[in-house]
Amino acid sequence: MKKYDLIVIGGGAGGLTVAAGAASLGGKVALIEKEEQPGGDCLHFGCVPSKALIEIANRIKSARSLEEFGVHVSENIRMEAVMKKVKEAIDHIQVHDDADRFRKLGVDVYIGMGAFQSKNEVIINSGEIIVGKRIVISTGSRPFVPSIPGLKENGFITNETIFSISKLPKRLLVLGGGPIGIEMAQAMARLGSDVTVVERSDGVLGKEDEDVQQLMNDVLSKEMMLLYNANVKSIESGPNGKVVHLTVETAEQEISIEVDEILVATGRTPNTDKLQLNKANVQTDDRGHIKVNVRLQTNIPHIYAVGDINGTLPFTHVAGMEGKLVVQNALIGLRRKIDYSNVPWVTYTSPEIFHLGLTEAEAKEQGLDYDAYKVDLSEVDRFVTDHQTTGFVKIITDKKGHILGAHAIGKHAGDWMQEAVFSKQFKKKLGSISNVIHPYPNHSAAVQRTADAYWRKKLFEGFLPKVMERYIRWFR
Ligand SMILES: Cc1cc2nc3c(=O)[nH]c(=O)nc-3n(C[C@H](O)[C@H](O)[C@H](O)COP(=O)(O)OP(=O)(O)OC[C@H]3O[C@@H](n4cnc5c(N)ncnc54)[C@H](O)[C@@H]3O)c2cc1C
Ligand SMILES: NC(=O)c1ccc[n+]([C@@H]2O[C@H](COP(=O)([O-])OP(=O)(O)OC[C@H]3O[C@@H](n4cnc5c(N)ncnc54)[C@H](O)[C@@H]3O)[C@@H](O)[C@H]2O)c1
Repeated sequence: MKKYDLIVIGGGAGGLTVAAGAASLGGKVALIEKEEQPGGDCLHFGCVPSKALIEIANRIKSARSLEEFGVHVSENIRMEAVMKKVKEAIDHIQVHDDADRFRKLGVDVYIGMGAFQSKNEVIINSGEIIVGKRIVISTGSRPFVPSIPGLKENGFITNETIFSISKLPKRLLVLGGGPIGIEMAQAMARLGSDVTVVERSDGVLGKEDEDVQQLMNDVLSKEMMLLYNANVKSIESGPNGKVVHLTVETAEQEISIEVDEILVATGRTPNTDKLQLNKANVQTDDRGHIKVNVRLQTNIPHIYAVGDINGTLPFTHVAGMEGKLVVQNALIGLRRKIDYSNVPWVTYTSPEIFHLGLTEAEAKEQGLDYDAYKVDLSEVDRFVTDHQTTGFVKIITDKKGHILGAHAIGKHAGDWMQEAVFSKQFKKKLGSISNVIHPYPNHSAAVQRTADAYWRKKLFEGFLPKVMERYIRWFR
């Protein structure tokens, strides 16, 4: 049996970070991946294809908006060409995650399904057994499919199949108004589908600040039908498509919608079921996520879990950050603790949504003494010249000006709000951004404007104005 310092089960964002990091430090590393090629959900069915599709959809929408300048665009979208372009992005990035690249880094790559045989042994495809001093589980998650009568029988798509469709569904029902549902709903609507989003709660993007949710509701409802507090009862086959029967709190009667395709985006389920965790006594929570401590160790100290599988924050950059920490703890023996307090995320709708730290509701719930500063993008010149003034920046600080939360909606907000992450992470006060020189007229001036709002409040409220008034009188 081959012996390793570290065995990694699952070659996605988390697992690849661990494998590359551990091998570059000289560890003897094995990586087990069940698919032909590593890369995981993000590369094959997640971030990469979704962002590529969103970009094409946005370009098509922009092109269609050029009518007023005399530019006319055909209504017919060649979906095969769209998906070919999406695939090009995957193939380009695949090179970086390629099994052979990892072999060159010194990692033994096993293509097959990994499962525990004991606390230190992992069996691949029910055959070869390898031994690891430390083991990292990074097997990710897959779509959660609710058990709705008629759903399976009548067929549906998920993020695992949407990027291989060859025909644009004329009428699409998106089940679930989380980030996956909303990013895809908007992209498909912009490509030309007639989209209905069915969300069981009272709004889309439930993890966002309330102001963000409200504005996104307004933006999205111009492009698609949004049904809230909605509950799909059953699905059946109709003469011209799939008929979805549902109840909506506001309507007294059950309503039925006929569509050509259903995209299920109702959350995720962790890939723990095939791991034979019982053979290593690794514990999971009631949803199947692997329980970890702040050092990302499971209840079995030499077994770690990173990425979607631990259910903390299901993002690629979090899986990467956790992977780096595990390399230090598992291979070098450090005892680093994970800190999620400065993790931002971005929802790639149009306009983009940026999220960092506490929402205003969370600050209230925690009983914090906070201030909120909000600047509308119509006050920022670059958004005016871009004709893209829908959006705002909202920054929540403690009374000393330290950032507790930062939220934005706006064109490319995910890029220009990075300044807020830097400030929060390095404990700079919001006011300090005011003194950073921003080239005119850039988008991140929106953050500077919000910092200016902080100073305005400081200068015009409290004791400072009185002191200044006296000083100026004396100086005269
Ligand atoms: C549509 C969509 C869009 C997204 N967009 C973004 C985004 O824009 N930004 C962002 O930060 N996040 C995004 N995410 C989330 C992101 O994709 C995940 O958080 C990330 O992929 C998690 O990485 P991971 O390493 O935990 O899992 P994965 O990347 O899924 O990797 C797990 C790997 O383990 C393998 N595996 C599973 N079981 C076994 C086994 N028993 N043996 C061997 N191998 C196994 C799988 O084949 C897979 O390769 C998106 C997700 C989706 C679905
Ligand atoms: N841009 C990004 O970073 C990005 C993009 C996509 C996904 N992701 C990650 O993937 C994770 C999963 O995304 P998701 O959108 O699948 O999950 P989610 O859990 O965030 O959202 C699922 C939504 O579906 C609704 N829902 C659940 N069951 C339902 C039902 N039967 N009928 C109607 N609505 C139902 C929920 O109320 C919720 O609003 C996210 O939390 C995020 O971390 C990130």
